[in-house]
Amino acid sequence: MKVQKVLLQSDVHSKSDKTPVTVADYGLFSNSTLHTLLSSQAIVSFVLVKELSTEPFSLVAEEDSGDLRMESGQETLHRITKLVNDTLVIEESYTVATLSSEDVLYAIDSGKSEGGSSGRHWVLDPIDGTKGFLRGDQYAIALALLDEGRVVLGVLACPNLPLASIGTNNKHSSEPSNEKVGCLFFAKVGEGTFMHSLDGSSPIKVHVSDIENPEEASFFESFEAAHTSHDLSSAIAKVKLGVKAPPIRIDSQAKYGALSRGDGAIYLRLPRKGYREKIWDHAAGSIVVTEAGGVVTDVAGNPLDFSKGEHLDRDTIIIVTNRKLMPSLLKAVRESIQEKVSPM
Ligand SMILES: Nc1ncnc2c1ncn2[C@@H]1O[C@H](COP(=O)(O)O)[C@@H](OP(=O)(O)O)[C@H]1O
Ligand SMILES: [Mg+2]
Ligand SMILES: [Mg+2]
Ligand SMILES: [Mg+2]
Repeated sequence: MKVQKVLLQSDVHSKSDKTPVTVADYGLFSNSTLHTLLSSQAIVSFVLVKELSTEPFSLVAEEDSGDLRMESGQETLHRITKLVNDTLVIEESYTVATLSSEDVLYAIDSGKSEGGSSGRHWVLDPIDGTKGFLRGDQYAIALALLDEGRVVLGVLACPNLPLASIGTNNKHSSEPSNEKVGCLFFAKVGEGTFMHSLDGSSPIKVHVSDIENPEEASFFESFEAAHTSHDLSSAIAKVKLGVKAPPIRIDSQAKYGALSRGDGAIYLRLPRKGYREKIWDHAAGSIVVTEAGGVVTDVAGNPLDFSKGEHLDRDTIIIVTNRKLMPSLLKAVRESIQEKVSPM
């Protein structure tokens, strides 16, 4: 949050589309982003190892230390080490000793497990929605626990997500947006999904929307058109289902969080051909939604399979909604895909 604030105050955002303006700005942006995601991975990994010292530890995480071990990476490593220590200072129980650069490298590279169908594996996306982070929009820190290939626990921190609904039905765009932001969702298998503010309000139980009529539903999708087909989702939602509201396009698993509390009723992810989704992009989000009463499936109607290592199957379409809307949504997705493949 600190780095994003500095980034946004650095005045390198172009006014109109919130993207960096010059080549030098891109340098600043990608460096700051690298610091943030590696620091986040180091902190979460360090804390997990410390808390779970009595059991075997396996972590599947998105990032690795990469060039940090080389001569050219020393300045970056130094800054990341400082960022990690400055952050851990806030949490008194972890300030026993200052972490060295070696400790930080070790923590980052503890995330090298491949996961799989046996035993327990933690799954971490230290910054999900990197593009959103850069733009000053939505991003998430997503942590899940797999047990025998099944997600049994999920935590989703969404530092920029308003505590109030972001659904199109509840939004009055003319009102100034001085809403409070920063939500944390957590779900444990069989125990429901809870949300509290990042600064620590008491948790409230959340539920997915109970909308039955698709015309009243609003739907989420990726902000980035490279991550999902906006055309296909609009064909499905508007044409097949009669959804009236425009799509809510936001980055990261904040979509799962928002859906779990009923801000919108549908989330569609239609990746381009050949793409294999990573488990850390969906593990935490999926249990947050299912424990809130929702359903997360592929196009065959099966739950996502997190037991095959780092990836889901190639060409996995992800469909998220409540139980009542799922049958008509599945039908609409299948029909639209059919029509796309074999146009009349
Ligand atoms: N071509 C592609 N298709 C689908 N997802 C992609 C993609 N390229 C990258 N992604 C993933 O989409 C994630 C962001 O999802 P969303 O679009 O919902 O914000 C990225 O997570 P990271 O930002 O953690 O790398 C990345 O893993
Ligand atoms: Mg991600
Ligand atoms: Mg990431
Ligand atoms: Mg990434």
